Amino acid sequence: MDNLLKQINILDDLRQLKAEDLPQLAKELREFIINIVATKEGHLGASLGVVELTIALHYVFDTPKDLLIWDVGHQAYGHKILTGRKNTFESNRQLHGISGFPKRSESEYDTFGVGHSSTSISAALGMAIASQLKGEDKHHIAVIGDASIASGMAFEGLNHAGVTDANLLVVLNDNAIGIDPSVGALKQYLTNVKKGTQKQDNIFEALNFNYSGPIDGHDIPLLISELERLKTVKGPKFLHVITTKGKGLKKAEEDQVKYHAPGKFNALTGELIAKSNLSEPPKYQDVFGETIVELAEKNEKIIGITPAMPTGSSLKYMMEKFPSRAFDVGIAEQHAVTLAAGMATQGLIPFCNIYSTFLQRAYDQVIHDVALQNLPVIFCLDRAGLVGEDGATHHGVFDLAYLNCIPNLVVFAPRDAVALRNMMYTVQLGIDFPIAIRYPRGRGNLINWKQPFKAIEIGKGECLKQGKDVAILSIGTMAKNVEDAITNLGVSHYDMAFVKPLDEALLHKIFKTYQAVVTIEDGTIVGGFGSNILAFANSNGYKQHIEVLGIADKFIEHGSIHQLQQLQHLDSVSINHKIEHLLTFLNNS
Ligand SMILES: Cc1ncc(C[n+]2csc(CCOP(=O)(O)OP(=O)(O)O)c2C)c(N)n1
Ligand SMILES: CC(=O)[C@@H](O)[C@H](O)COP(=O)(O)O
Ligand SMILES: [Mg+2]
Repeated sequence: MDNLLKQINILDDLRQLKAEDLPQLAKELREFIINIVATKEGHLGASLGVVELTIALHYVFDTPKDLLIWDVGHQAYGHKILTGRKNTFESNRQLHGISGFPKRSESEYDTFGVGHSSTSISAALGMAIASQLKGEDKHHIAVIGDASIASGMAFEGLNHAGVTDANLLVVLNDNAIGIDPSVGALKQYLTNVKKGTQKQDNIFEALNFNYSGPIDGHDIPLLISELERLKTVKGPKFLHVITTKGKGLKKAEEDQVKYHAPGKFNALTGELIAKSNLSEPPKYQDVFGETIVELAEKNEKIIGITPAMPTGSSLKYMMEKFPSRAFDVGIAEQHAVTLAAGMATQGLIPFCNIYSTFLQRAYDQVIHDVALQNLPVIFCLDRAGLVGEDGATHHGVFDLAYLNCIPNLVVFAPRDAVALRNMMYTVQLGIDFPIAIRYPRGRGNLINWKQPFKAIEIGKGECLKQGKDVAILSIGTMAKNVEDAITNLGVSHYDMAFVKPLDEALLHKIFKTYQAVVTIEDGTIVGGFGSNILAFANSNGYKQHIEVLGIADKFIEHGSIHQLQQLQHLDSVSINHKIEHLLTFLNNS
């Protein structure tokens, strides 16, 4: 048989194929994804699991006229390849390459930009209502995973859709796992449905959806006939499909957590290509994960909470050691925050670990449930700053700005792994305010795990290097870039550590000493640390030259963290040039 995938450049080519050829196409598409992700990296298991579903959906529905909306979008590689991006797929997630998620500006087939989960039902319903109002005859299909449908937002969408007559099909891609195994009562319910042992009425029928399934999501003829049938059914419909995450690559099926996004691997065997980790510093997530266990051993009030990221946050170490005190609550950031608030009212010490970007989901809970009541919740915000290849949807660059304006909240960014450990130690000694501790993706510095903890004074900055003329004030791990940038420049460097409260005593000293001040943060310039320093200088009448370095007021695309830092002039070479120019300017003025 000819190579079928080779013949597909536009979707019409797919629709010309005979239905009996589609399993062969599925095989080729799977191999294509495996071969490229093996070397270029990215999300793997989810896309492998929906190869047949992807083909069937595009075969049956008239996309892009009919609107197909992927939830999260990490499973949409097959969709991208079939809809005109086969030849650019090599550039997936790389600087100036295509995005790892559906993106409206990239293709008319990408009907809705995604990356954060559980938005597909609301977005599809919005489109379906718009079609009705415009008198258009279209189908609207949301494809959502079993972990994503358990999120509050997905339920809000179902709740609304069930009282409309919108032409909406929700396809539940049930593989019983998110990044980590799915959790909660809904997971138990779906398992019972699959085993035929559920006693209760069908939840989705109870919400007025026309429910069908569960069906085998790898059986293309079955998928096609069911989708064809559902095309003729009016109103909200629900199709429950069962798939295997990682389907078609044995290793990925066997270790679905690891192969969610495995890094480089051997495309034939699936074997991971081990990175040499000889004396590599630990990842920040592991510094958090190991430290919380260490502290929890001595302090039984400590609780760990993660919304669906036990592996990514490394809270899994605590979940293994203290299962009754560490909770994976599923994709439920809002619930995670308010759960922590409730625990704090009862004297527990909740460490609520959320990726910086996903805390955006729970902004009101941070303000209304935590800060307003001044509850001592400890937010550990992982993946703060630029995260790299996940791109604009995932960069944790807004947190300093969005937390900055919340009363009572202390905002701290450790400059290294030791500072992260020491702050975690400090806060569990007892605080009477909420605190956000934000740290980046990736590795920091080598640490001596036996070094005794040292309490950190809240609101105190520190001079790291004494020089003259210019004071550089950094926040968090930008300290390292500054350190590398200024080795020969003779300027001063301060780790201000706290965005809030500012170390005003230290700032007065600095403004009385130096001709110019430069602030550096890996967060948005608008509303962040630098703007706090500008406001401080203004309200105290300091007239020094101040430069604010940080993330520009635009969405930052995908690329390696280093490439993106270069583009934002936050890498050590750019900082070095900046300070050299500033010194020249000061000397000439
Ligand atoms: C709001 C939000 N929280 C967390 C994540 C991180 N995340 C990405 S994929 C995923 C699991 C999704 O599981 P599921 O919906 O079952 O899809 P599958 O990977 O199984 O295809 C999670 C937790 C996210 N993208 N958005
Ligand atoms: C799609 C998604 O949201 C996650 O898979 C995310 O890519 C995880 O990021 P980390 O790789 O930083 O854990
Ligand atoms: Mg799943």
